[in-house]
Amino acid sequence: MRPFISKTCPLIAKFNIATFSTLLSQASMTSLEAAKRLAAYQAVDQHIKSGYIVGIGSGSTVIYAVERLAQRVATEKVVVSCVPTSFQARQLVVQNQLTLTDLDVTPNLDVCIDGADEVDSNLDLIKGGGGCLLQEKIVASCARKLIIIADYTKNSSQLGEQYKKGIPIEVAPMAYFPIKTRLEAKYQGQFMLRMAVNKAGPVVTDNGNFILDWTNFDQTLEWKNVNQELALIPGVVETGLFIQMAQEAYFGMPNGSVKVQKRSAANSLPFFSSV
Ligand SMILES: O=C[C@H](O)[C@H](O)[C@H](O)COP(=O)(O)O
Repeated sequence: MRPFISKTCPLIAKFNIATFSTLLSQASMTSLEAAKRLAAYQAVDQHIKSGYIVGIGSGSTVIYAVERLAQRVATEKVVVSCVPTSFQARQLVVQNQLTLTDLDVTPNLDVCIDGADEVDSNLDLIKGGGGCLLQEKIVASCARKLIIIADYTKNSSQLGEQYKKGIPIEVAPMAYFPIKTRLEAKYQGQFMLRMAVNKAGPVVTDNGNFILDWTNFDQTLEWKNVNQELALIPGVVETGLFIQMAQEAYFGMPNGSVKVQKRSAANSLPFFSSV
């Protein structure tokens, strides 16, 4: 198909070429990527205002949130400063020429926008599929609001229903084996040391730690208690269980709509408390 190009009106020509390339890029996107982008764009439009300090989460969905934020900075002259949650997030902020800050300079964030591996009906989350859980949880705990962006495959009624890669637990390297042994004696399931791809040995996080992925767990566990139990084990640095932290989740749906799930105020932990 040849795009219509007007010789008499350069504006029409420009519009048609721009519209055509947008349509082309949307058509070539998978429905999953389109769903991530829908959710990210809507969340950024609804939750980020000029003057905000914004936590930038990690993962593939957050790429679209940063893309939208950069568009708003360019077109609406929105002024924001961004606190990244990983090396990847920092790169995204820098590459999109957004203002970079950190928790030393700006410890109180207005909002944190992040992805998730699974979201249950209480808005409790599994995070850390990309290994970035520790800094994500720290940054989210400094924000007034944690807003989750995801595609429709992340929307579950209970944790473990759809996401089968397990609950990540970040551990100090010297402690991984005793922790694994102890947890396998206590809980149903396996605690697998996450191995690197294209590198011999385990995945090493941005913080120099290892990750145990807890698979085949009992989905009916009381996650708030489990999270507290895990956090008390010497050598456990952080878990990928984000309990009572997220206020809203935006799910991009296959039909092009966005489903918004909200937490009631009664079911929220106080600011700066994540366990
Ligand atoms: O460690 C990774 C983070 O917790 C991500 O936010 C999570 O894995 C979701 O990533 P994605 O948006 O790529 O599904």
